[in-house]
Parts: sequence; structure tokens; C-alpha cells
Amino acid sequence: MPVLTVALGQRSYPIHIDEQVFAQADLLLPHIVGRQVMLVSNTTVAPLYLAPVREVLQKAGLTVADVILPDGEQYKDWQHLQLIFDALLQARFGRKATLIALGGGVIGDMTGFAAATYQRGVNFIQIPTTLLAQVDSSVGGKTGINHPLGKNMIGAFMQPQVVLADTAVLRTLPDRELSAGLAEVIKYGLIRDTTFLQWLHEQMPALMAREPAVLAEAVARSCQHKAEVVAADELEQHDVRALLNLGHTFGHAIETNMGYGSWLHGEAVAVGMLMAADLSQRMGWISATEVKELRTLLLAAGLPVQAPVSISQADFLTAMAVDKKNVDGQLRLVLLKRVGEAVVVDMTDLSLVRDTLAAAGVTA
Ligand SMILES: NC(=O)c1ccc[n+]([C@@H]2O[C@H](COP(=O)([O-])OP(=O)(O)OC[C@H]3O[C@@H](n4cnc5c(N)ncnc54)[C@H](O)[C@@H]3O)[C@@H](O)[C@H]2O)c1
Ligand SMILES: O=C(O)C(=O)C[C@@H](O)[C@H](O)[C@H](O)COP(=O)(O)O
Ligand SMILES: [Zn+2]
Repeated sequence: MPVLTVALGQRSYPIHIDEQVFAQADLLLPHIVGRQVMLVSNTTVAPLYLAPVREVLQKAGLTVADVILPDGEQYKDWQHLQLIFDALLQARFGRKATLIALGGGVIGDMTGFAAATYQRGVNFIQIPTTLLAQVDSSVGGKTGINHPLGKNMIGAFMQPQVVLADTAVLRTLPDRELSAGLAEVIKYGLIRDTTFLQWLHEQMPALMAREPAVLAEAVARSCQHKAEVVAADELEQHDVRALLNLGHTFGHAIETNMGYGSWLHGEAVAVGMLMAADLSQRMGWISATEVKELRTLLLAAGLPVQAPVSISQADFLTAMAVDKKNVDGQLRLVLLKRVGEAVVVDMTDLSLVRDTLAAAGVTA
């Protein structure tokens, strides 16, 4: 069983990746500090996986309550965050309470933000149940909610106590969600590991067929990348962690403009990464062949490669103008200096960005 570590001094924590770890007492219980545990899940995941987790906690004599949120990115907002606080207060939970996020990235981001802010901060645990959450969102401590004008605009950095990534639960994941997770997996190859990228080209059919060993390897290699980047730049202050944002400035613009939940995060990131690659080619850094190879890989992963037709260039640029990487109103994008090496670039001239948008069929 691979056990990785996110090395952050006193805030270090393990990531357990294996089958049947999501409700394993010896992995879960040592990370619960008080006697009160709030399980946070959604209407899809709770019926599938909540009972075994509750049972383990109750058997240990803990007080367990739950809050089951509606399912979807459109509910990653203030109103539904408030439901977590309501449940915590109604159950009289205090500062020693532990929150457990059982679900995908939406549940993880919201639970983490609730933990960061409830009574000024309580512990939380990530049990990610989507591929995307296992390879990316459950690790690294970015938590938060969306604003109608921008993705993840309200939030906090808050590291979990432990991540239990159970690859067996991926069996019930819909195909579209598997593909969305693969977008973030491909991202790691593009920004920092050409060997992994080559492996992904070769193993994509096995990943799409959910071959357990191959899927588990993709999760472990992705988590290793994420853990290293987060350990190097936890709070995204040194343009290291920002590289994990490849494709996200375009992608978040798609999600915001299309209405949260219409495009999956991973789908928007896939198209965004292709746009970033196109722009990198325009900068003279990567070749047309490399852009084409990325397109082929995204298609093999069942991901979209075409921007939505209903968004204009102005819509894109408006959403991109509030991106969190921007400094003093200056657009900053993650591009590829070469395949396997990403950089943050100040886009002082927007003409190439417009060219990329136009080439993707986005109307002026
Ligand atoms: N914090 C971070 O570092 C980070 C990183 C990447 C993405 N994100 C955020 O994560 C969110 C996307 O996460 P996501 O892709 O997991 O989406 P999600 O949380 O909406 O989950 C996707 C769907 O799969 C369902 N589901 C979850 N686990 C399942 C299972 N095992 N079987 C069957 N169905 C299951 C969910 O109910 C949902 O319908 C976005 O809000 C994105 O911004 C955050
Ligand atoms: O962990 C990070 O850092 C990332 O950028 C990972 C991204 O995949 C993720 O979508 C993240 O939530 C985006 O962060 P944001 O700061 O652009 O909202
Ligand atoms: Zn992402």
C-alpha cells in the first residue's frame, strides 16, 4: 500500500492509497482529536459509502453527526456552506470536533473551508471518492467556494490531518467523471514529468478500462507530484505551486461563463490546457506536433478539446481578469516552456491570447 507524505513540518500528513482504506479504523481513528465527528457528504456519495465510515467511528465510541449536501458544483457556494455550520452548531460541536469530507472535490473544498473557519479552525480529514479528488483536490489544503464572478474566489489554505484515497470506490464513478480526473493527471506530466506523460500515452486504454493496478499507479504518481509541489510552495507564494494551475485560467473562465456544473472542472481544464499549449506554441516554446500529441491524449482520455461556442473572447477575458494569479491587474498565465516544464508568464500583450482564443473558435 503506498503511503505518501505531504511534508509540511508540523502540518505534515499521510496520504494512504489502496483498496478498502476509506473506512479503515487504524488509518482513521488516530487522526481524530476530540470525541465529535461531522461527516460531510452529498446525496450521491452518502448512500454508497457513508455507513461504513459512520460505523467505524461509532464503534470507537465517538459522537457522529452528518450533513448531506445536494450534489453539484452549483452548490459550492455560501448558502450550502452555511448548512455545514448549521449542522455543527445544532449538534453543539466545539473546537475539538473533526470534520470528514466524504466525496469529490466539491465536498472536499467545502468541508475544508468549513473546517478552516468554524470556531476559527477545527481539524478535518479527506476521504476523496472521485479520481480528481484523489489525484488533486484532497491534497494540498486549497479549500473554498465559488463566487458567481469567479471560481474558488472565497477560501482558505487548510491542510487535512490525513487523506484516505480508496481506489476501490472509483468503480462506481461515472465515465465522464473518470475522464475529468484524468485531465488533472495529464497536467502533472505536462508541467513536470515527461516520463509520466509518455506512460500516460501508453496506459490510457488501461486507465479508461479502469485496470486497478494502473489506476492506482496513476493516483500514486499524481499525489507524489502534488505533495512535492505543495511542500515546496504551500501558500502559492513563489510561482511554484502556481504551475499546478496550467490550463486553469482558461478553464475557470469556461466554468464561470457556462454556469457552474455545466462543464466539469476537469473538462474545462482539458480545453484550458490545450489553449495554454497553443499559446506556448505561439510563444515559440513548443511545437505544433507537441500540441497535436496533447490533443490526441486528451481525446483518448475521453475529454473535450473544443471550447464552448457560446462564450465570446470578451467573456473569457473578463473572467480571466479576476484570476488569483494576477498581480495588480496584470494577467499571468501558466504556459509550457517545453513539454514537462511549466512557467508563469506575465501577459503584458494580450494579442497572442486573443489569437489562441480565435484559433479555438472563440468569437471576438
Ligand atoms: N482544492 C484543490 O486543490 C482542487 C483541485 C482540483 C479541483 N478542485 C475542485 O474540485 C471540484 C471538482 O471535483 P470533482 O471532479 O471530484 O467533482 P465532484 O465533487 O462534483 O464529484 C463529481 C461527481 O461524482 C460523484 N461521485 C463522487 N464520488 C463518487 C463515487 N465514488 N461513485 C459515484 N459517484 C461519485 C459526485 O457526487 C459528483 O456527482 C471543483 O470544484 C474544483 O474546483 C479543487
Ligand atoms: O492545488 C493547486 O494549487 C491547484 O492549482 C490545483 C488545481 O487543480 C485546482 O483546480 C485548484 O483548486 C485551483 O486553484 P485556484 O487557486 O486557481 O482556485
Ligand atoms: Zn484543477
